Amino acid sequence: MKSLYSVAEIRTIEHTIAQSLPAGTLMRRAGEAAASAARAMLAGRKVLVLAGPGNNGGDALEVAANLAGAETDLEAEVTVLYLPGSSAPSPETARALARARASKAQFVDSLPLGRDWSLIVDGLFGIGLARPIDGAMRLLVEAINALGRPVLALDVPSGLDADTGAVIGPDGVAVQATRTITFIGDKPGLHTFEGRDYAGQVQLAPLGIDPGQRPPAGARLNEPALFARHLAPRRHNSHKGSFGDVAVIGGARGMAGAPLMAARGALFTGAGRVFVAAIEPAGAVDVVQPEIMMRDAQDFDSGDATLVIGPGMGDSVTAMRVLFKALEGKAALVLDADALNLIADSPDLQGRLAQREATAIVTPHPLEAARLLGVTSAVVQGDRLAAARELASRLNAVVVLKGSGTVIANAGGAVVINPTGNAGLATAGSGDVLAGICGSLLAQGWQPWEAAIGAVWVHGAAADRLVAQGSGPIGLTAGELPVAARAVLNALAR
Ligand SMILES: NC(=O)C1=CN([C@@H]2O[C@H](COP(=O)(O)OP(=O)(O)OC[C@H]3O[C@@H](n4cnc5c(N)ncnc54)[C@H](O)[C@@H]3O)[C@@H](O)[C@H]2O)[C@@H](O)CC1
Ligand SMILES: Nc1ncnc2c1ncn2[C@@H]1O[C@H](COP(=O)(O)OP(=O)(O)O)[C@@H](O)[C@H]1O
Ligand SMILES: [K+]
Repeated sequence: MKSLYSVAEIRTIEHTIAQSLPAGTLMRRAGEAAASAARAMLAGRKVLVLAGPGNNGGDALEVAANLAGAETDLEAEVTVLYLPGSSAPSPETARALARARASKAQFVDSLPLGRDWSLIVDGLFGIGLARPIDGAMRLLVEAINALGRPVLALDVPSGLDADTGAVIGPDGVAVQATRTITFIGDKPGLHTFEGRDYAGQVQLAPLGIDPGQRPPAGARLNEPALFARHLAPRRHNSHKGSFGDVAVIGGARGMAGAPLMAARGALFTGAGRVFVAAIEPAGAVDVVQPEIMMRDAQDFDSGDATLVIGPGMGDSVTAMRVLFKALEGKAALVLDADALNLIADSPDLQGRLAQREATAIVTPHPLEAARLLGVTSAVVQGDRLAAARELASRLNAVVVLKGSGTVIANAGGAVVINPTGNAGLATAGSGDVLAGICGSLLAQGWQPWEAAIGAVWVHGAAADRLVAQGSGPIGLTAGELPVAARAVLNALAR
């Protein structure tokens, strides 16, 4: 299980473990693990080590000592820029400083100009960053980023909030890392919002603390093991009724494509029968995908179908009526797009959703989530985990808060961050496809929680597959996702 620990949880683990280990053990181990990560990245000799005032700086000084120590056969030329704070360093950091000073590392007072660094080690700040990086330190971070050299960040890229993935700001700066080696436990902020861009590749160094010594984490990274129980191979003796019906309700005037995208998402991930019930019927058949059955939302009887409501649905009276009826009914539900905007405007509908017996899946992007919570999208993005948790608890639903590092939360407080997907998904219609996949998995009998995390994983992996084939991220279209999602899901089921 890929646990993600908050800063508070890491501090608790550190506190407990430190009592059973000789002082400075964890920092020494962090320095050793990070030095091997640095060696693995090194394609030249010149290493710049940035060491800040706290224990993150201590880790960096350990790395400098390890890379430039007499015992090493690697001829790295290590330069250390150490920026102590106004208070004395911790005893561990003081020891690391003495080790680094005794090594062959050269200490400097400012960023040396004109050197072609093979690697920069970022040990300015870790989980102790308490306020935005400003003054000379800010200029240093900007100068480092402008160099565009490989950067190994220690624990967290300096400037990034390890809990939220936000650059601590307003208008803050953070070190742009190529790779982040993170200590003791992985952290949510490295995998969502701005975190994926700043952290680069994330590597975990548990520092000898085995999982048994760590309490359960508040969040985890999505992986197929979390929904594997639903990935059974299909029985020979099955028929289309075995895999459920999905009805997508949406498609106001000018928005006919949105429900079709969702319907294709459902069809290509295995739903038995797929309908589109259009608010404004645009045609009797989808000529590209004639398997999809076209209906008029006005008089559509959805029977036992799983409903995906909202893609391109608009806010007409018909839209409102259909949504109301669905919330009243017992069908499994996925609520997306305009359905969420209508619900955001109506405390009555919110109450009905929260009181439903069958848990619905809601798939807001940050602005839709902001409307539902009555805040701005900047507030949602500033703490995506908290926003998803709060929405899940208010709506009593499984919430899929979309965007880079999609966050999935349920009313029981479980939180998962999705690692698949890429910026190719930042294109119109990709959210509709996701809603359709959610509906498809629900219709095939998956539980709402697993349907949501499974759909998000498959949807992102489909985009990754397309990028690997050269069909993105630039110019990837939502219409390509269903076929790729089919390949991903079949590979998982095999
Ligand atoms: N948790 C643990 O058990 C371990 C922690 N280690 C390292 O220790 C780090 C945490 O150390 P600290 O708690 O000392 O925190 P940091 O080293 O992240 O930073 C705290 C220091 O920076 C100052 N500071 C905070 N924000 C600032 C700002 N914007 N401008 C200027 N100064 C600022 C604080 O006053 C303090 O001196 C971890 O990220 C990790 O790298 C490792 O040694 C391994 C073990
Ligand atoms: N930069 C990105 N990285 C990863 N996933 C992304 C990114 N941008 C968008 N996505 C994903 O693409 C989908 C977009 O959905 P949405 O915002 O509803 O758009 P639309 O309604 O136009 O389809 C979501 O699944 C979202 O998580
Ligand atoms: K750092």
